Amino acid sequence: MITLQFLLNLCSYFITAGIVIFLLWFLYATIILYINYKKLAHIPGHFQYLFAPFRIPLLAPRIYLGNFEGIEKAFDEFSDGNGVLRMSFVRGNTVMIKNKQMLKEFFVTKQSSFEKPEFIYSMFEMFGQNVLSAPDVSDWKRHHKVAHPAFSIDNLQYMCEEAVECTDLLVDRWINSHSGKSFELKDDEIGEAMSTVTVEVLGRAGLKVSFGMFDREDSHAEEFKNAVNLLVSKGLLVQRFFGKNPFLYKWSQRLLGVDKAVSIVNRVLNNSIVDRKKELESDFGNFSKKDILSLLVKANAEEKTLTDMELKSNSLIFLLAGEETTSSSLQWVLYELAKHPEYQKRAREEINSVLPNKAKPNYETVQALPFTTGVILEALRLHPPVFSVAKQTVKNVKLGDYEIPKNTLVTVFIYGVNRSKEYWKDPEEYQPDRFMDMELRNKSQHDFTFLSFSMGQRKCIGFQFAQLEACMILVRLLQNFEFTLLNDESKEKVRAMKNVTIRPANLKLLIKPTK
Ligand code: HEM
Repeated sequence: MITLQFLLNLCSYFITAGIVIFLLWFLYATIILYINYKKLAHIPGHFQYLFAPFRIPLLAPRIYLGNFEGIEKAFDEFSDGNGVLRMSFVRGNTVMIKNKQMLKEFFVTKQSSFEKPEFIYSMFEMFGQNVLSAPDVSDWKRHHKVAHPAFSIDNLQYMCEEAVECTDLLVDRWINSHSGKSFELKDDEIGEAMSTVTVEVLGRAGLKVSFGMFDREDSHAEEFKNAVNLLVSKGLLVQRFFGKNPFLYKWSQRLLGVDKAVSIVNRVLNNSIVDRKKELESDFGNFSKKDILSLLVKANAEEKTLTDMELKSNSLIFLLAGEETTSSSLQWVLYELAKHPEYQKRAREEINSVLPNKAKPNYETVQALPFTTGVILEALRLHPPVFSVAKQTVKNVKLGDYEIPKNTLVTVFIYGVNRSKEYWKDPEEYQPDRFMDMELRNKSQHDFTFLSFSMGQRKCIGFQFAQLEACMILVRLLQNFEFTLLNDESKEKVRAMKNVTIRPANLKLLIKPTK
């Protein structure tokens, strides 16, 4: 018979075994951390045992660093003020940089010493290699050669028209469903609205497919949007953590519904590629479609630089890389404009003077909207949707004054650079006027102080696409609505929440139609 004494003994065995296992792990982790630290002891920094999900007083930052804000604090606390921070983990070292000279070497003069690490970027390879994931220059050049023409002026002009049309569908939806009266939107609803527009724009300007995102009856559209969102939220993680293990990969995909999402997206992309190829064969000379996929298929037709699978992988990556990022940026723009009504008024006045009576904007109009463009750039500076980019050293390299050995992860801390006191006056403040200074605006594109789209050869291929798209959508929204912040930020602060990108959480807006 099981006695109480027996149960107590069993418990104490388990507790003792747990303590012994923990101590052994702790010893192992300490030795490994020390070995890692010794490799880079010449770089100021700190060490961290674990990635705990929340801050534990005293133990943080040894077992918790937090996200970008925690990294910023670690820079203040552990670096020597030179914009370089070593972080030693059990799995290896990461060198975080935000020093201008080092950034220049990383992105330009010593870029051949770095490659994109497979363990991070393989998560973007659901259908194989693409321009984002290609690790080295030779692979990347192959993808880039085909992808680059897809972001030509032709495509950008076409995209601007589509972005205006898609936003008008959102405007109609908002006006009709609230009978032309003011209404409130919060958090997920704002994210949902922005991602509906950006997916539809990418569908049309990217694949020449209307997903019918604004057609409530169209279940295929909803299905496709949900599939893309699932790939972003769960598919990338499954790919990253289980991609190399066929058994776990298959079961985790099944468990989280990722397999279904992949097959829906696969079907849409396959059909689009077949359609574009047929059109190209029947009408090569007059191939007039200006969407990204048509231009990809065309660029690939002569030399067959990419396989069909790689064409598909690139099309998917444009959807994944372009949707969340632009949608998050727009949410931040709306937040900042609602928080600063004076800037919202100025942007609307500028828009109304260039485009009276709610005339539609286009590719050319943007030049005449410097303040509105500044509003977007300043939101991108303060709230970069991608807060860091990482590469691995493929040989020993010297960055600034520091020797960095082969196989070290070097991470550019975009968030910290964009908010650096050294490069920006009042860096924590939202001041769109700073981008009215054309010299500063142009300089920031090259001088490693504004890194929201990264820099160098691997800079975001869609950076113009994204800025123009955001501008078209914002112009249409400001022509039709006024946005007021409903959060009392002393009690319910709008927080930066990290998912794949950083977006505002807890945001509440009052949206009032303009006359
Ligand atoms: C506000 C919107 C956007 C932001 C903030 C943004 C940011 C970035 C960043 C930081 C990178 C570098 C990533 C890395 O090296 O790991 C990147 C790369 C990339 N982005 Fe964007 N992006 C945006 C919109 C777009 C759009 C609209 C597209 C396409 C339609 C796009 C396609 C890509 C691609 C293909 C790459 C890889 C480029 C290469 O490695 O050559 N992005 N983006």
